[in-house]
Amino acid sequence: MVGAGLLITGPAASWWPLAAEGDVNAWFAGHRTGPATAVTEWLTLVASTESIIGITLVCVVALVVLPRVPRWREAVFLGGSVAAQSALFLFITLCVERPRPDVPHLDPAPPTSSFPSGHVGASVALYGGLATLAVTRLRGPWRYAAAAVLLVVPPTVAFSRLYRGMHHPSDVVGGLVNGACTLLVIGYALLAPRRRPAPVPAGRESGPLPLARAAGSAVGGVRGVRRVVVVRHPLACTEKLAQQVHGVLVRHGCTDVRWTSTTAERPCGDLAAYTAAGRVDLVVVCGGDGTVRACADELSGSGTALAVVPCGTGNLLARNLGLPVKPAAALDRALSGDRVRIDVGRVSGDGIAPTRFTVMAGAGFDALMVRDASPQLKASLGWLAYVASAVRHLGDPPMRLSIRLDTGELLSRRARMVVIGNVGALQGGVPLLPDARPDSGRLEVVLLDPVGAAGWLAAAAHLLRGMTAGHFRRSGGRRGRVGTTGTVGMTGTAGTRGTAQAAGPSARRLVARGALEYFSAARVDIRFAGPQAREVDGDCAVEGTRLVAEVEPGALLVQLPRSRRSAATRPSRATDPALTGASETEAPALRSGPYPAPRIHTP
Ligand SMILES: Nc1ncnc2c1ncn2[C@@H]1O[C@H](COP(=O)(O)OP(=O)(O)OP(=O)(O)O)[C@@H](O)[C@H]1O
Repeated sequence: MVGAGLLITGPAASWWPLAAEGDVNAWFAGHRTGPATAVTEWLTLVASTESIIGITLVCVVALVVLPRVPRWREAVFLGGSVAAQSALFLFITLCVERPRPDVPHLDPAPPTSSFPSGHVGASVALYGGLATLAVTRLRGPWRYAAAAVLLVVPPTVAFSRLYRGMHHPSDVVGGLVNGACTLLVIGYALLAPRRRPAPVPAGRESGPLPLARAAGSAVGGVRGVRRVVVVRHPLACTEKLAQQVHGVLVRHGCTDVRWTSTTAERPCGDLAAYTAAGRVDLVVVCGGDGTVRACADELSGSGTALAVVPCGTGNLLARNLGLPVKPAAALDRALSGDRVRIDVGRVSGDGIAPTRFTVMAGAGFDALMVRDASPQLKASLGWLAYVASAVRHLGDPPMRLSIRLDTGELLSRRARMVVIGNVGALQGGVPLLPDARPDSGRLEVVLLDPVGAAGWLAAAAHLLRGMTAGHFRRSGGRRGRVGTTGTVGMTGTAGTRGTAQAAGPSARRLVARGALEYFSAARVDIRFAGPQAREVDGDCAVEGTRLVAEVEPGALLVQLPRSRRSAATRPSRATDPALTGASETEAPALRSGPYPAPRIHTP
């Protein structure tokens, strides 16, 4: 670009068509009209420095902060493209000196060189970036219409800069090239699909699955499993996917397979009837977090394992457990892996009959966003439906609440959102609850109470830092590693429960200028001053004034891909007193149940 600028202002200045550029500017200046001048003033405004910075910030913050929405790659892509384009623009204008066109200017002329056009470059980076995200990250045919509207902006800005006498034609071309090249490079680096490594054959260490193997699974995989029940959410799991699931099951030797479909009233279909009849070895859940939650509620405390085929909108449990994103691949890997025990939360409240959750339960902003997301928009837009819903609640007043952690004192707080989590990562690995892990025997709690724009930005920056660092801070200063397929919040060894307990309920953390406050407890009892929207694993519950959640350590058997470090080769914390510091006589109540004893959870 610098070379092109030096050429345009040097030897090539007298060549056609550069030599005719002055005539083009003079033609525009000679054909100005009142309405056209007003329109071009608006067009210039949409690409002004203030507009570009403001719109970029709003989009980046929305992509990062909104619960269930976050897309850090997309946020970095958009913010990075705009920033990189600006840096390049400034560098080029330092190297190339070109006076503005010799016609009356309708805007104040900044002291930068006329080559290239900053307005045009910035509008390509921002509006072109948004169009890229619309086409590549949204669903439904309308995304092309949205992209087309966004892509109209840069050429119209280019026209307005010519009309207003601010740039030569080659300047606006330079701006277009500058913005487009920046988008291409950053888009390729961040958004282009990466080739995945070939699946590792069963029996080898492959995945980032760090939980200890459960009792009764001395041999990995599901050979020997007799009866499988597949619970299928028909709206989330297409016929084609159902066939793929069937194929994967057959490949893994599961021949006695029964299918049951969910309905709005029966979110796990006929699963209860199958389990009551006995002889169910494995339940395969094809759906989102809501369907998994309903099945987990049914299976918790039993010896029947659950395998997740993530095909909902959020699929947060699958993401947190490090399952592949592709549903059939997730099942394939899981069936080649191990059975592990994970915690579930038991939640209740006024109007919420006791039930279990595997991901998060919450109230306030998060619940309102879930409640008001239109099902039609979810079907066509995916996660963006939550953005539309969230925007409506950004200005809602905060809730007044009191919270009791275990048997601790009652704490009074103000918050826009409270989330109690068994796992902690949102989409894109955003660590909403950085200390949460599904085998900790604890629940983590976060209160969000940002004050003004600075508070929102501080919260966003905090979450972004945690995400880009790729590490989760442990309550005792330990760090967990983010797994290669997105496992978050779990370390390569089993159980940090002792660490969390040592910290105790009083171990609370205030970060991001007080916008985020974290707690940890085995039991959380929250009372709201007035009725609040509540949600459990992404399904909304009736408004109410109470939310009580208690952890059930190791209550759910889950079939997961094999861990990077084979569980068979490492000592189990639960069975090795040297690791647990616990004696067999201190075994948890779950051990007396009719299913295999939890191996990683000790009191
Ligand atoms: N056949 C059906 N028709 C309509 N609603 C259904 C049907 N089956 C289940 N549901 C409802 O769907 C919800 C569960 O959906 P699920 O959470 O699995 O998918 P999702 O909302 O797209 O995904 P996620 O929770 O991962 O964002 C429950 O509220 C359940 O009542």
